Amino acid sequence: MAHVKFPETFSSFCTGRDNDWDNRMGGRPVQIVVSKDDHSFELDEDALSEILLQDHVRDKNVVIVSVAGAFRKGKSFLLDFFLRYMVTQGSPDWMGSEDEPLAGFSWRGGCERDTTGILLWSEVFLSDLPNGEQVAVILMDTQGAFDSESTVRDCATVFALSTMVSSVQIYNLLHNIQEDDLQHLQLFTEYGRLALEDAGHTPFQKLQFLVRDWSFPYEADYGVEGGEKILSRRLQVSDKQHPELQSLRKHIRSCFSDISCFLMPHPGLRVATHPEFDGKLSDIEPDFKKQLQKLVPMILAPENLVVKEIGGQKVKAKELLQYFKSYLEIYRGDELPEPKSMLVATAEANNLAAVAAARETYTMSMEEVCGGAKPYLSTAHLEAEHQRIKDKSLNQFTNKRKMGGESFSESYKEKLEKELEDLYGQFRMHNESKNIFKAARTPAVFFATAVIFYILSGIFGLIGMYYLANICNLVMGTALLSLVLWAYIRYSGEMREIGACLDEVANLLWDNIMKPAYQSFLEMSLQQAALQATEVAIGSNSTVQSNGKLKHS
Ligand SMILES: Nc1nc2c(ncn2[C@@H]2O[C@H](COP(=O)(O)OP(=O)(O)OP(=O)(O)O)[C@@H](O)[C@H]2O)c(=O)[nH]1
Ligand SMILES: [Mg+2]
Repeated sequence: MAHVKFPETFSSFCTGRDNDWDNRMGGRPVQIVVSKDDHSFELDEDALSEILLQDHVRDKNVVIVSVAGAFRKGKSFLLDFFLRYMVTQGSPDWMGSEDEPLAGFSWRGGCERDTTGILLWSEVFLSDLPNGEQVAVILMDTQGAFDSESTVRDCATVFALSTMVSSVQIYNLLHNIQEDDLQHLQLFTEYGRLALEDAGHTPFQKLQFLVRDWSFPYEADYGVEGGEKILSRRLQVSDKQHPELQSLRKHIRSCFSDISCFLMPHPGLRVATHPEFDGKLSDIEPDFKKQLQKLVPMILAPENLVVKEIGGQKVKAKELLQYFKSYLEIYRGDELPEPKSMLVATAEANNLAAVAAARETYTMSMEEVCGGAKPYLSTAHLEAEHQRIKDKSLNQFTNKRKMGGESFSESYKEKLEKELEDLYGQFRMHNESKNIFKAARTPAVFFATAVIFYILSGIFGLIGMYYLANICNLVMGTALLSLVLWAYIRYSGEMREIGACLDEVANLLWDNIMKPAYQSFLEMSLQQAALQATEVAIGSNSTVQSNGKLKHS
C-alpha cells in the first residue's frame, strides 16, 4: 500500500524516473528527533547541525513551518505540496504536471502510523522578503498524535516542541474544529509554555488551523474566509459561556500572536481510499487543488513568511540549534509535570479531593478529643480514639465516589493512612506536653541526679575516698549546670537544639536507669510490705490458736 516513500537518500529512490521534478529536488527528509522505544526522545545533533550550519544558511533568520495534529490525516502529504512550492520558488505552475507522483516527506495510505519523531527537509530554501532580507525557510514534519503506541506525554512533547521551534504551526484537523481539538491544543501548548521562561511575550507565533475534508461549504466557504467564520465562532468568548469554556478560549488566544483557519475540501475518494494512489494531481479533485493553490502561497509566499522569533528576537539558523538542544533537554528531564489523559487526571483529582476530605474529618474529630483547649488524655485512651477516628476517616475515603476504580485509589488510601499516622504523632506529642509531670521530667531527672551525687560525694568524703567523692561532685555540678541551662532555654526560646539534646539525655537516664531502679525499689518495698503483713497475720493466727479458738480464713 506504500506509495511515494523516501528511502535513505532521495536520489537513490529517484533513479529511473525521467521527469525533471526529481532532479530539481535536492533534499531528503532527515529525522532530527528520534522517538525511542522507552518513550523518550533523542535529538540527532549531527543531522540537525548539518542542516542548520550550512554556510549559506547559518547566519540567516529562519522561517519554520511545521504541520502537527492527529495521525493519518494527510500531514506529510500536504507538506510535499509545500515542498513543490519551495523547490519551484513559487512559479505559477508550482503544482507540477498532472501525472507526477507526489514525493518528499514519507506519506502513505493505510490506518497505521507512518511518521515518527520530528523530521526536517534537508534542503533549506532561501527566500527574499519584500524588504530585501533573505531568510531561510525550513519545513518540518511531525509524528501524528493519538496513535495507539504513543502516550499522552509523547504526543504533548512532539506538539509542544514543534510549536516552540516553529514560526508557523499548522494544526491539521479532520472535518471540523471540535471542543476536544481545542482541549488537546490547550494541553499541548500549556506543556510548551511551561518549558519556556515567562519573558512577558506571547510564547508562540502563528497558529494555522487547517480543517481537512470540510463538508459544509454551504455554511462556510472553503478557504480562508470560511475558515475565519468558523474560527471566530469556535473561539468566541461570551459571558453566557461556562467559565471552563471561556478560560480554554482565552488560554489559546493568549498563547499565539496570530491565529487563523483554512477550510480544505475533500481531495476525492481516490486520495482517501485507493490503495494504488501515488499522489498524481490527476487523481485529486479540482476543488482540492484549487484551494491548495491558495493555501500554500498563503503560508510560503515571500510576503507571507513569518520569521521565527523567540523572546521578541529574530532567530538565526545557527542559534536554532541551541534552542532545539535546550528545549529537548527540558522534556527529557523530570522538571515538568507529566501530562495525563483526561481520565487519569480526573481520577487523580477525585482521589486527592477524597484524601483531603478524609484528612480534614480526622483532624477535626481529633481536635474535639485532644485539641488545644482539651485537658490531658491518657496515652491508651488517646490511642483508642485515634483508631476509632482513623477507621471513620478511611471509611469516608472508601465510600466517596471516585473515578478510576478501586485499584487506582489503593495507593491514595495508603498515602492517606500514612498521613493520618503522621498527624496522630503530632496530636500525641501535643497531648504529652499537657502532662505537667511528663513536661517536668527533664528538670526532675537532673535535680534527682544532682541530689543523689551530692549524697554519694558526702558518703565517699566521710569514708576518705576523696577521689570518688570528687567525681561525684563533678557529676553533681554537671547536672546542676544542665538544669540551669535547660531552664534558660525553656525561658528564652534560644538554643533549642541543645534543649532537645538535654531532653533526650534526661529521657535516656529516666528510661534506662532511674525508672528501672525506681520500679525495682518499689517492687522490693511491696515485697517487704507483703512479707511483713504475712508475718503479722501468721503471728495473730498463733495467738488465736493459743487462746484455744480456731479460726480459718
Ligand atoms: N480524507 C483525506 N485524506 C487525505 C487528505 N490528504 C491526504 N490524505 C490521505 O491520507 C493518508 C495519510 O497521509 P499521510 O500524509 O501519510 O498522513 P499523516 O498525517 O502524515 O500520517 P502519520 O505520519 O501516520 O501521522 C494518505 O492515504 C493520503 O492519501 C485529505 O485532505 N483528506
Ligand atoms: Mg506523516
